[in-house]
Amino acid sequence: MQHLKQTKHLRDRYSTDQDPPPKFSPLYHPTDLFGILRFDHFKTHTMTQDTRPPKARPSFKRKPYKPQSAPQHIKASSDGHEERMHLEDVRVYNLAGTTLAYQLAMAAHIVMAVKQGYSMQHALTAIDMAEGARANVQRLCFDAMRHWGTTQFWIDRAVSNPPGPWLQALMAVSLTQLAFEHESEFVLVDQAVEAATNMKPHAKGLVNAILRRFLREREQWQADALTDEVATWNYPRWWINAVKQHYPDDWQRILTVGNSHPPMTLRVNASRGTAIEYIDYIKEDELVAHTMPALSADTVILDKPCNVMDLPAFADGGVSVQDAGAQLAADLLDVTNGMRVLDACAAPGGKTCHILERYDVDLTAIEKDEQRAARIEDNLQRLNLQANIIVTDANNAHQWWDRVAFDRVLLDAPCSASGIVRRHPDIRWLREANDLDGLARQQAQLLRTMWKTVAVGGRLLYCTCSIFPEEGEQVIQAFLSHTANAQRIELPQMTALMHGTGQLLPTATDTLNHDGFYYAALTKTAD
Ligand SMILES: C[S@@+](CC[C@H](N)C(=O)[O-])C[C@H]1O[C@@H](n2cnc3c(N)ncnc32)[C@H](O)[C@@H]1O
Repeated sequence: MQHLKQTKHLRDRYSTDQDPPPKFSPLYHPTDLFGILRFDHFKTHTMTQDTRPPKARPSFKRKPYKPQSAPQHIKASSDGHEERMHLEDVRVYNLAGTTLAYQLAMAAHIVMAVKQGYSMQHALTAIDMAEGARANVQRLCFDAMRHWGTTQFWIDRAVSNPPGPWLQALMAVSLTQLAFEHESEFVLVDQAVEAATNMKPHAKGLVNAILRRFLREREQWQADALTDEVATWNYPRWWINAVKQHYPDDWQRILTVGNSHPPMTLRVNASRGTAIEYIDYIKEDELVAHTMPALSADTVILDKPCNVMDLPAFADGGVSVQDAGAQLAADLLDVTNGMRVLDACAAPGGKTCHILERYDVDLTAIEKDEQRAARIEDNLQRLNLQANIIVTDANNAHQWWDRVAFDRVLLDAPCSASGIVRRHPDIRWLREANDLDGLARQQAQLLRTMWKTVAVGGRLLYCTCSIFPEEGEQVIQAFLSHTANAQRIELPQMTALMHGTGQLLPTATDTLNHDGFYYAALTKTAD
């Protein structure tokens, strides 16, 4: 009885009954791991007023959604002029959105966009498609990225004249399903040929021939793929070599975790209840979940992922979607109420919101990308949290900083995102080896600038979602070697989790399931 009462009480706290119907933010998409719905009332957070003169702060203004600028590194075709896709113009005509043919055709467009350098998340959001098709198109694309090395190897060998990019993408998406996802062979081949007939009628025979040949020679094709490292591991060669070099004993495990399907990991809003209470609460919805106390007290992992929209208490901000490794930041920053906190690279606001859910602090969130910054605001509004959002390059401290030092600074620096490939399987195909040098320079620059804003005795937490030491330990070692007033703080919470200093490698066991991150905490010993 007591238990029921408690559950009822908790359900009331999580209830959406009296709330207005949730409204999608223009920037939100259910596939966005950090996106949450806008919601109007939750709790009131008392914040210290920002006393800076308004002129000193670049204004923050919401803008309607427009696609990001086109990627920098479009690969040229043989004649040197690959036509860049206009994602807004992509359509699949003459096929119903409910058919697999439509979904394969659409997935091929998205895979082709990734080949041109667009992030898959961006392509999925920017391309207009039949709403009912979206979930399956997304699944087809994610699967294709996880097997891209293998399918490219097969296509290169089987087709003497390289097919155009859309056809190649259609073959890759279809071969992935035939080889790895156990789609009905008859339906798959039929629908792939239908998609080709609709988009590139001259090539329907080729698509039919390649897929049927795979079915006849499957064992041989699979054995052949094992002779090639890229086809076996499904990462670019430079990436495989880098992981081998840095983690000679763990490289196969790391690459395997990166190819696995990630769990649906939640962050329970600490101001609303505990992780245990939430697990109890969702039993009524027949959802089973477990905690992950080694990472964060707020972490809950669902045994089976569900549609984010069906997640109890998601709409009214009782829970958010965030990897367990990312949730460590709020602990490692060592915040207490009343502090002045800076989140220097804040969008989409996952860590900002986690800090504010737990602590009553004066938080400044800086983000240089205006479109991404709008998502911080969306998340804060929905959770009824407050922060001072400044849209600017954090390196321009002379413009945005009022010279009042921060007790805590979180620098979640832009990085290769090599630690989160299981959630974004396109990342490996978008990065190039020499990206790491440029990223390390940006990280060092941001670290130097942010260091100026830390109070004496205060703490800066540096983190990246990378597994490459060039973006983690090497950045910190170089900084410590020429910064006399910086001292490293031990992170006992990390001791059992780390590989080397500060490196959290991606792991997928029952008791530890998280992405790859790097964390280092520094304190300022003198001005
Ligand atoms: C790793 S993401 C931050 C994720 C965020 N902390 C969270 O937990 O949701 C890095 C962010 O830094 C932003 N960024 C990169 N360089 C920046 C700069 N110089 N100044 C401000 N923001 C920057 C990027 O646009 C990106 O949104």
